[in-house]
Amino acid sequence: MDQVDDIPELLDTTKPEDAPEGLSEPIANKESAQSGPPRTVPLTIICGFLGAGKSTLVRRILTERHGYRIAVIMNEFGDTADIEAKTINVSSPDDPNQQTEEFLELANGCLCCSIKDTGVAAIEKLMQRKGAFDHILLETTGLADPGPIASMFWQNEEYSMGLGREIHLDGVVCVVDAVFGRQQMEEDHAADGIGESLRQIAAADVILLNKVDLVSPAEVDATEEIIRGVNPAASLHRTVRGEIDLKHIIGVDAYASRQMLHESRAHSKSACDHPNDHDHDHHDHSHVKAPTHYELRGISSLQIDCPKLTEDQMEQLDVWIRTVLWEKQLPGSSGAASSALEVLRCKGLFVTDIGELHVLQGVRNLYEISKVEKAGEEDLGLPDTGKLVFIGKGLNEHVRRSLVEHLKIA
Ligand SMILES: Nc1nc2c(ncn2[C@@H]2O[C@H](COP(=O)(O)OP(=O)(O)OP(=O)(O)O)[C@@H](O)[C@H]2O)c(=O)[nH]1
Repeated sequence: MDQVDDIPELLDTTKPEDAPEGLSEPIANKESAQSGPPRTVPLTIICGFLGAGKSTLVRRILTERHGYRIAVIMNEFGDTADIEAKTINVSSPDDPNQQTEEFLELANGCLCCSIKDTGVAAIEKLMQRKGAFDHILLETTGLADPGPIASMFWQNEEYSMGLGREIHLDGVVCVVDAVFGRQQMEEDHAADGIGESLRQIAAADVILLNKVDLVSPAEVDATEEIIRGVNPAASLHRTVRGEIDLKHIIGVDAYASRQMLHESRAHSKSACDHPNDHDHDHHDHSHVKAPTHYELRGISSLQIDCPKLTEDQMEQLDVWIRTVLWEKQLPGSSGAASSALEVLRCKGLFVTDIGELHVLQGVRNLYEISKVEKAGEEDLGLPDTGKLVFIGKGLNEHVRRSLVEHLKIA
């Protein structure tokens, strides 16, 4: 079968009647309840160190009955041959001049697509099957830096005129190896300063610290501390063989403004309610206190608390961020302090003196500051102070001082 026309009907995609109770609501059901224009399909990027457990996670998603209809784009099917599936399209696999796509229709309603070319071409092909899935997972290779991929799918004008009309970036999930992750991070290096394993962590919205069954709780804690230092803004879960409720990695809407508020509340949790159960602990470990400034092998992170801001200060904040991200300059600082500056990811939450809440999201030099609208009667429960998190290069005390002086905050 080598023609697109030959593709058989895909599976019925509603949640299986015998799906176990207690599963989080599949995306399809959530969306069908909403009226209005058709929504774009969310896309999640899965990255992670070589051998960390990406394929294991993906294999679970493709085989378990979870009620979600997910299209998974893998670099190669590899050892997924054991997956109960029907191949629905193979195009010239023996001809190296032709790109090869292969689609597998899985028993649980998911769709699997193998790529050997760039992700975008595969996604364009995949979108021809629109309606057969509610979510796209893009698995990257172990050495890939997800940053450029994420920025392509987020806020890219050229892209937004094409594929961006149909899909949007939901989040970046990074799988970290609990056995070798710490060593990989500590030994990571690259000619341009930041190695790939640290870039992957920097770009992540959700981090799975996997294989925690193979190391001592103390080792897991030590690795977690480093991850938290590098990326204080991501949610972190400990996993064994990628076992995690999919609601933590799918449909997280990491780039939406309200989500940032929820994350901020989760991060302010200070206590752990199961201190002795760290072996098979799958919950969010964002309570591990992150340092305000952290440096490791060329990468740095910086957290700055912000008091309530006036309208003028909000405008100045926009000017400051634009100058830092677009011109790579620190307002009010010498060129020397600015020269090493590179922001890979930034997130922020700001409270104004008239009770508004604004959220900053940034990937590399792209950013957006948006006001969080109240949804219905829900009380936003405004935090007292705001926070800004930067991850990248050269993020040190000069950066903090520049912002504080520019906004005239104490
Ligand atoms: N004990 C244990 N083994 C695991 C766990 N997760 C994955 N593995 C094993 O670790 C090995 C590597 O897992 P993969 O899922 O292939 O890792 P990957 O990230 O896809 O690897 P690459 O594609 O090479 O980057 C496999 O043998 C898995 O069975 C875990 O939580 N615990």
